[in-house]
Amino acid sequence: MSGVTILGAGAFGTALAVTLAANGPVVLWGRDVGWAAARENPRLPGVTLPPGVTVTDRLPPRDGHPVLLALPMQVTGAFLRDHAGRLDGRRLVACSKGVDLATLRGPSALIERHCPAALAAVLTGPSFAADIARGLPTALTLACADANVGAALQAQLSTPVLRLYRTTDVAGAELGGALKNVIAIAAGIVMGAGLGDSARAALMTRGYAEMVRFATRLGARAETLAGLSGLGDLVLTCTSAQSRNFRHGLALGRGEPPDITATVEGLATARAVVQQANRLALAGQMPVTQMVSAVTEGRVSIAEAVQALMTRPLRQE
Ligand SMILES: NC(=O)C1=CN([C@@H]2O[C@H](COP(=O)(O)OP(=O)(O)OC[C@H]3O[C@@H](n4cnc5c(N)ncnc54)[C@H](O)[C@@H]3O)[C@@H](O)[C@H]2O)C=CC1
Ligand SMILES: O=C(CO)COP(=O)(O)O
Repeated sequence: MSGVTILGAGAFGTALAVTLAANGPVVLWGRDVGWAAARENPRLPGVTLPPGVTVTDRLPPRDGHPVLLALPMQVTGAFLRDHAGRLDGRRLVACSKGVDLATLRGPSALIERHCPAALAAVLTGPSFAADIARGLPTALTLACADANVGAALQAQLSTPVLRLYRTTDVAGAELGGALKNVIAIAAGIVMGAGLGDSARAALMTRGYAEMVRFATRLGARAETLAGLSGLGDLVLTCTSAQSRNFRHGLALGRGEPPDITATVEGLATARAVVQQANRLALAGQMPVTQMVSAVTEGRVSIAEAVQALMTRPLRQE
């Protein structure tokens, strides 16, 4: 029985705690866990925490267990910086999906920056917290540059209903999870605006081309983008209203106010990716991402974005 610590008691951290309790004791830390006595997190309604999960608002002391970081992307850098003394030198598994707007880096680079002696890994792929928590079968990617550490984490974090595949391509895995959220907002906009299933398929495919273009420029392997953490998660998030990124786009497309309390990682990530694309001289090659950034920041209307995408010079696929 090997234990894990999960930092971040939102929907995803809580869902991971529920499934990982099958393998051993889980400590779930959150900054606001007033719900702990009820054993049900309002962010994951209808799910009762199993007895093997200890919920706390006191950061657990250092031990040999892996630490899963399940915080929103834009607060992860500050959290790592503030708690480096407790986290450095340990196995840290980033579970957030996004690009940090302050540094234009993904979670593994933030770990490297603030906790240079840590062993960084990434857990990502197609999975809604509610599905994992209900024990529905799910397959994810565990990425770690150190193949031996990755294999050990793969074994420790797989459960009878959570099947992990492993890769050493950390950049590919984390960029797939980050970039698909941007495309999911676009897919939601398309569906909300009534532009049709054909338009969504076109957008997902051309969005995927952008994901591969951007990630490979940053050293990712194209085949990683074709796996669970890229294409798999893109398909899930662009086709399900369970996705907060998709729902955000849906509201925009319908002309309704989006839920501004939800964690919608694609918003900041779109801005960060546009900035990074400019630095990488990829500016003209990320049109969907650029339009998501422009529409969500209110710089162009949906109609203008559609026209801009449809009237680009014709090119080879
Ligand atoms: N919900 C899902 O289905 C999945 C989520 N993820 C990823 O997991 C990450 C977290 O998402 P969720 O848990 O869904 O979000 P959530 O919105 O359910 O929860 C976010 C949690 O972070 C806490 N938090 C915010 N700022 C904080 C800070 N400065 N310090 C400490 N805690 C802070 C909040 O109190 C809240 O409990 C995101 O990057 C998301 O993309 C990944 C896969 C599935
Ligand atoms: O990453 C997810 C599914 O794999 C969750 O999607 P949302 O963050 O859009 O809800």
